[in-house]
Amino acid sequence: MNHSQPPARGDFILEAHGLTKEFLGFVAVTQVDLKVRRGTVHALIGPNGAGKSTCFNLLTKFVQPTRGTITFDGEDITRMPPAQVARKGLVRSFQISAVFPHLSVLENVRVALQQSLGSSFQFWRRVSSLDRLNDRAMAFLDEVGLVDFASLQAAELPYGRKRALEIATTLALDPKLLLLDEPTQGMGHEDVGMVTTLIQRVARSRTVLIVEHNMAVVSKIADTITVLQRGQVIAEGPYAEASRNPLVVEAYMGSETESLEVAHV
Ligand SMILES: Nc1ncnc2c1ncn2[C@@H]1O[C@H](COP(=O)(O)OP(=O)(O)OP(=O)(O)O)[C@@H](O)[C@H]1O
Repeated sequence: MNHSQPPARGDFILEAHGLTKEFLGFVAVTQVDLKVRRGTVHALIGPNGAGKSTCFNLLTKFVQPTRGTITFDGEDITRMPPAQVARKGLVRSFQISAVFPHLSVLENVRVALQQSLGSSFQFWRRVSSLDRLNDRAMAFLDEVGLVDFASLQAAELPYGRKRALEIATTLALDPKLLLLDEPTQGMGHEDVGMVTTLIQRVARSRTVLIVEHNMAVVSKIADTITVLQRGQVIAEGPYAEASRNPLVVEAYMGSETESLEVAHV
């Protein structure tokens, strides 16, 4: 894949209109409109069961919408299979970038790079070309802070660093839009901070759509948030604005109110 010279196709790289998903009569997502602006971090948030995962799966084509349309980089992808949209540059972390536990950290990124180069990899077979491949892989490791871990077996990485490696292998696939599904899930405080910083760094030159429960993380990294409740969009805008929307405050009443307040500090 080579997305180094994408054609300019408007401000929004991803657009969904009237996205609806029904499961056996139960409507999980209703009439969702969403626009992800190029060069921004866009977060999809909402209380438990709001429809975030369903929405994410719809946008990455893992789930087919009952109604609605999805446009990626100017092209209608509504009926396209997930592998095809991934090749077009809409790449979900962990989608086609599985981490191989018995390979080294560097080898894992190299495999992703070779996958991304596809048939053109034949041209990389000469030793000097393999060196260049290693250099490129090291550059991705550098971006996610894993240079010192390059020769370690992936299985031996601490949990938070594994997530960093998953992100590095995804970056090696040269995504036009990087999709992250709860990247800090199950992490302790220290790892959350590390992964937050890492996402901020990779987002400097990329567009990111993220589903994330941790509001402190969202408040730090998101340019725009879309808040879902019962499958519908109840607010959208910059975090500081949308998170203070009375509908959003009400939606988060109870267990998560605290985290929303903490994130305002
Ligand atoms: N395959 C399915 N079949 C039936 N109902 C489903 C299916 N997937 C999701 N749902 C329902 O759709 C609603 C939205 O679920 P979804 O997982 O998208 O929400 P969420 O916001 O990601 O929740 P959480 O924060 O708890 O992960 C829920 O009521 C869920 O039970």
